[in-house]
Amino acid sequence: MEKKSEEEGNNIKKEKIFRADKIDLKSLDRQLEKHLSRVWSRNLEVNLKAKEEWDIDLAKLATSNVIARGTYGTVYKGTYDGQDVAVKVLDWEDDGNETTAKTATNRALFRQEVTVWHKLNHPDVTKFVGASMGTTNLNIRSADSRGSLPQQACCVVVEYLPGGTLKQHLIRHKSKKLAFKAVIKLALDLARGLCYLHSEKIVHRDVKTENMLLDANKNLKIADFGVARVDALNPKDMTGETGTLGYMAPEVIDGKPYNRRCDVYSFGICLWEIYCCDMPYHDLSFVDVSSAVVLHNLRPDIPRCCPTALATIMKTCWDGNPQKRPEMKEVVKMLEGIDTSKGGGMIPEDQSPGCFCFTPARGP
Ligand SMILES: Nc1ncnc2c1ncn2[C@@H]1O[C@H](COP(=O)(O)OP(=O)(O)OP(=O)(O)O)[C@@H](O)[C@H]1O
Repeated sequence: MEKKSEEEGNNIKKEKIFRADKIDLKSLDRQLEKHLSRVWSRNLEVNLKAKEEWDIDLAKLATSNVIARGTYGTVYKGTYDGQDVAVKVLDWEDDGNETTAKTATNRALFRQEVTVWHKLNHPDVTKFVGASMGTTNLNIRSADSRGSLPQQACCVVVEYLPGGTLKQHLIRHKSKKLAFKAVIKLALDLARGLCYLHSEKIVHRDVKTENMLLDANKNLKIADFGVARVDALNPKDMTGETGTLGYMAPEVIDGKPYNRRCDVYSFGICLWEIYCCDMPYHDLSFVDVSSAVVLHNLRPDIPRCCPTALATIMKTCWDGNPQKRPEMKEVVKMLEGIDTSKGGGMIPEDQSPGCFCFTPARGP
């Protein structure tokens, strides 16, 4: 009897080994993929149905012309409840290659962005009006819209800022330059906006003049929270190349852990740009800039005509050592202490004596 059950046991074992050999891994993979896809879809449905504090009533929103087209979406001008607004519609599915999982990730990141943004309230931060995880009821009347929107498109609605980007403003003043008072005003707006974000434990991570918008009175407002993150308590939790090369702190380029001080570095570059109405490193390649910033401490040349107090702020902000960079609240104080009554702006190119230390055209 015992012998028989031992034999049976051996047969079962053999059978198990035999079956394990025969497992069709490809079919299991397919099943797993199907299952994951079902889970993602279910999550998407839940996402679509869930009402958030920032959920907007799309029936009250009317869009008109396209303001800009980006990689992931289109920005329209519009009105919401009578207020002029900018509507950013994100249509990740456009290239037809996005997987369900990728779309779900994008939607989760979008949710994270608007959740951060809708709580913010500061004169130097673009005012958030609302957002929607769907665009089914969105009425796009613009002649240049691309027709119907993909099912998973999301949209974010913010106050409309008619003054364009800070970068465009600086380009317009490339040859005439900005009055010193205007330089300090813009710098203070940006510094105060960043100081506020940092006080809310938010690191913007993509501080650059293209991401700053101007209102009708040339007041600057921080925009684009696409990559903003809640400041990690442990800097090791925040790594990864984020931002735009010329503005990126060496520790970010180098893939090292970083914190809010990466915004202080980028602010230093913006300050130089505002003062000079020019672009840093425009004659260098991507690779040259990355290695020179990290390895050789490359920074923009500060023109001789730049008042020492302002030059000192630029230099401390873009210090290679994040610990030596000031907090944004200290930067605000330093800027507030600058006397703007005696001029100090850059001397325009067409006036002599000009600043002979800056671009090659004005060089020695
Ligand atoms: N609130 C606004 N008011 C007026 N114009 C805006 C507003 N927001 C954006 N724009 C315009 O739309 C353009 C694109 O804005 P968007 O936020 O999509 O910037 P982006 O840097 O191209 O996007 P991303 O970095 O997320 O790909 C801006 O450069 C600006 O001209």
